[in-house]
Amino acid sequence: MPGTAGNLSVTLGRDPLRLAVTASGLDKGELTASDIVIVDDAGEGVVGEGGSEQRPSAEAGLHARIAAVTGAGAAIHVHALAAVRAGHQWPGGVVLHDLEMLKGLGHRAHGERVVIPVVPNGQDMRVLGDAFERQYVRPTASVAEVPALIVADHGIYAWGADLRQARWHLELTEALLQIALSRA
Ligand SMILES: CSCCC(=O)C(=O)COP(=O)(O)O
Ligand SMILES: [Zn+2]
Repeated sequence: MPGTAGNLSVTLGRDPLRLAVTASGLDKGELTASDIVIVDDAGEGVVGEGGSEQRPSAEAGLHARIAAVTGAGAAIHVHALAAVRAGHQWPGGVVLHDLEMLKGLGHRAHGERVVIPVVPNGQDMRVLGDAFERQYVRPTASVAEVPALIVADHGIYAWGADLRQARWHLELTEALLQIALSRA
C-alpha cells in the first residue's frame, strides 16, 4: 500500500449490511481505531453507530458489494504490480492452471482452470460492483470460490471469512499472478 493506496473492510452485520472500512486518503500503515468508518450497503458513512465521522474510503461501495454478494467477512484492496499488469494484459480474465499454490485458494493444483475476473476501472463503485456481480461465479459443492477481483490498471481485491484469510488469499493470488506473467 504505497502512499495512501489501498483500503480494508470488515463486515460487522448483515441485516442491515454494515462494514467497518478505512477512512479515505490515509496512510494505511498508520491507522488508529479512530480512522475506521462504518458504512452501509452503498458504502455511505453511517453516523451514530460508533465509527469515525471521516469520509469513508472512495472504494467503500465496492467493499460493500463484495461483502453482500460473496458473504465475505473481510476484504483487502491493494495496488499490487502483478495485478495491475495482469489486468492490463488479460482484460477478459486471468487464467491460472497447473500451479501448486492454487490449493491455497481451495482449488486443485492440476486439471482445473481458475479464472480471476477483471473489471474495467472507474470512479463509480456501483458500476464496478455491477461488473463484479456479472462475473462472480458462486461456489458449488465441487468448485471452490475465486476470492479475488482485479480492477484493470488499478489493483486487486481479495476477501475471506476474516482479515487473516483475506490476506492469505491476497498474497496467494498476487504470487500466482506473478507466475502467470512470468509464463506469458
Ligand atoms: C492514492 S491511491 C488512489 C485511491 C485508491 O485507489 C485507493 O486505493 C485508496 O483510496 P482510499 O479512498 O481508500 O484512501
Ligand atoms: Zn485503489
